[in-house]
Amino acid sequence: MTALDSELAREQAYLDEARAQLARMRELAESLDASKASDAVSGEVLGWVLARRIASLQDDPRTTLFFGRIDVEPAEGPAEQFHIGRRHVSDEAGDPVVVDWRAPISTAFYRASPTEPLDVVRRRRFGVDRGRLTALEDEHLREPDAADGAAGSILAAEIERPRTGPMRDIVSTIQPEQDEIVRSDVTVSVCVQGAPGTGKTAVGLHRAAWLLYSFRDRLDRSGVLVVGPNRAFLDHIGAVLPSLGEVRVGHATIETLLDHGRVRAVEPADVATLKGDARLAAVLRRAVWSSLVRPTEALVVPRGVRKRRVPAYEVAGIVDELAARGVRYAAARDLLPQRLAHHVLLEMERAGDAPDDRVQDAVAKSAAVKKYVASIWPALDPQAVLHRLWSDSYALREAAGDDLTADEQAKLLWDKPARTKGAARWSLADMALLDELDDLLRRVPSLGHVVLDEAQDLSPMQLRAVGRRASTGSVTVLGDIAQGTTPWATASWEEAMRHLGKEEHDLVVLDRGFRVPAVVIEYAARLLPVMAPGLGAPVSVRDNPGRLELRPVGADSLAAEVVVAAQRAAASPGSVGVIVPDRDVERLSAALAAAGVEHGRLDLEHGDDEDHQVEVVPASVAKGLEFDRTVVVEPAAIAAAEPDARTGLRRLYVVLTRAVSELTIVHAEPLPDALA
Ligand SMILES: Nc1ncnc2c1ncn2[C@@H]1O[C@H](COP(=O)(O)OP(=O)(O)OP(=O)(O)O)[C@@H](O)[C@H]1O
Repeated sequence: MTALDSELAREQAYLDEARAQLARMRELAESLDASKASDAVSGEVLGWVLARRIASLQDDPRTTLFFGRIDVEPAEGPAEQFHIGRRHVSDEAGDPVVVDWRAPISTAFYRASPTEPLDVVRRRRFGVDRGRLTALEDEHLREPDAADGAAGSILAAEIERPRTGPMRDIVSTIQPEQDEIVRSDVTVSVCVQGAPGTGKTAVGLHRAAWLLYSFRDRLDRSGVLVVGPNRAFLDHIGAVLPSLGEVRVGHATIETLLDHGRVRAVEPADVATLKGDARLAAVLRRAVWSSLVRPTEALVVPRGVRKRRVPAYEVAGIVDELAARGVRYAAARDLLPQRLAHHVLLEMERAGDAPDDRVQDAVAKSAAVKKYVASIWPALDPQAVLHRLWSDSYALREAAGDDLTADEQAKLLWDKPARTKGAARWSLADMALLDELDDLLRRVPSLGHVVLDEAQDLSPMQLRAVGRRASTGSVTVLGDIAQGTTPWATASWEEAMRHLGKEEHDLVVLDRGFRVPAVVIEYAARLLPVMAPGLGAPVSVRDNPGRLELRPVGADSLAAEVVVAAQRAAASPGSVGVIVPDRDVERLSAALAAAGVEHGRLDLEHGDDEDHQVEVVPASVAKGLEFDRTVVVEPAAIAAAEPDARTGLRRLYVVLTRAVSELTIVHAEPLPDALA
């Protein structure tokens, strides 16, 4: 037995002991009896807490309880060892056997470096296979030859481990620059610009888990939300937080978040871009507040045989005061009846009556006051306001002020106005405007934290909509300007963060590439100078350079060659993505089926599952996904499907950067010049 073997055996024994301690903790929790609580309600709450605790103490035999260890030798105090894992385990005495990766002590595991050892003398990482320790890798941080920032073989093995199904967590190998983002304080909004595969999504999800652990009470109440581009993407990432023990995080797409009606219209890019412009916020604000009608007649309230009056100028004063208070339109309207009733009361007192609060209530609820309020402060709903703006050129001109040119107004008006708001054919861009209106009427409640992925694709109005859901909380914004594929994609993070209402933020650039191997990233990076000048390619951290193969073929044999490439890619374990121009999905899927290549088909609504090794992926759905090996079909057609050349090349860049190990390009048309 080598020294390494015996060390591994010792660690395995420690793991067995940790498992026994976890079982003990679980048995203890199971033995507690919720029915002993003092009353039924506390019993129910206690029962619920216990059930959650027992569930959290389940041992998953497929993983280990720890993936790393640090040996710490502080200048003062005793030397100690800590095993780091996905959850905390303690012994009978309450001493830690395994510490949670999110606990403050674990920071050193992720951040210690030879230049800043943080009292760590040794960092150990474990290789794991089906719940057993199979390898260990030690870094001695005080030794002069310890390299800074090197990607060890366990990191490489972790990345290259064949994948099927959804994305995995990266707790065992979070890198120092990633850890700094993960552990940013709950009050700090962070914006991460990172090239493909630099771990943005992984970092955002781990940040959510860390925040929930570190600020549990606060965030349990206010909530944490992850926003991603589409359902397929959410399916891809959906297992990460549950695997970290966090099931309380909501996941949404922009469509599900801004669900103010059915999207039934697709509009030209220039109209959608204009509707997404931040100037629309001022237009909508004006449309809402200009609904107020200057009172010209007194409020008259019959009380018995008398009539009480509040003169118009006095009502105007009340209205002005409410409108100036910064309260939302509908919320201020709710206050108006009591304000008016109060003035009626004052008038009664002046006349010698002695009315009490009940009289004020009765007046506020009277038909006369209701009718009067409706005449000067009309009730609004978002759909009615937007329906009017898009149908009525006069209303739009009034609301537009100096913010929109006549041409722009003409562009926004419907050619054939819907007769009623119910019949309106709303577009996706309208949803963000309806959300803005909703918030102008009544404040949309804020969550504690929002993680926004692929943020570069959102319009200013969509960013505002996400931002208002974090108005009193913070955000983690993840994206890559070079992967912006919407006509309204953001060109600057400063600007995007301003639309989100987070001018104060930390901007971090991630540039070490984990997913994409060197030959593939270098090839894809040829597109950068053309479609995102100024942005650099990531530097691949992987020793394995990967494999890139170009297969020019005749147009007649394209489908057959795609089948061959897919079969070859599927010959070894791991996921395969056949990424094709959207128009070719049917045809190529049929060719694969005819050749007996079993596969799934992704679309915006359906993500990868564990049922299929091979997935056919429309180019428009590939963003954010990854596969061990990809076959990319007809790059020129993928680029040509977009409305302009720049967006086409950006789409292609996204598609070319989905591979973890191998990229095969099959094409009959010449490749775009930028790739040649
Ligand atoms: N520290 C790490 N250890 C192990 N794997 C990592 C690490 N960081 C990132 N990865 C892996 O690299 C891959 C890419 O990560 P991720 O999807 O988060 O990148 P991204 O920056 O969001 O990419 P894209 O912009 O292409 O969507 C994932 O498989 C992720 O698990």
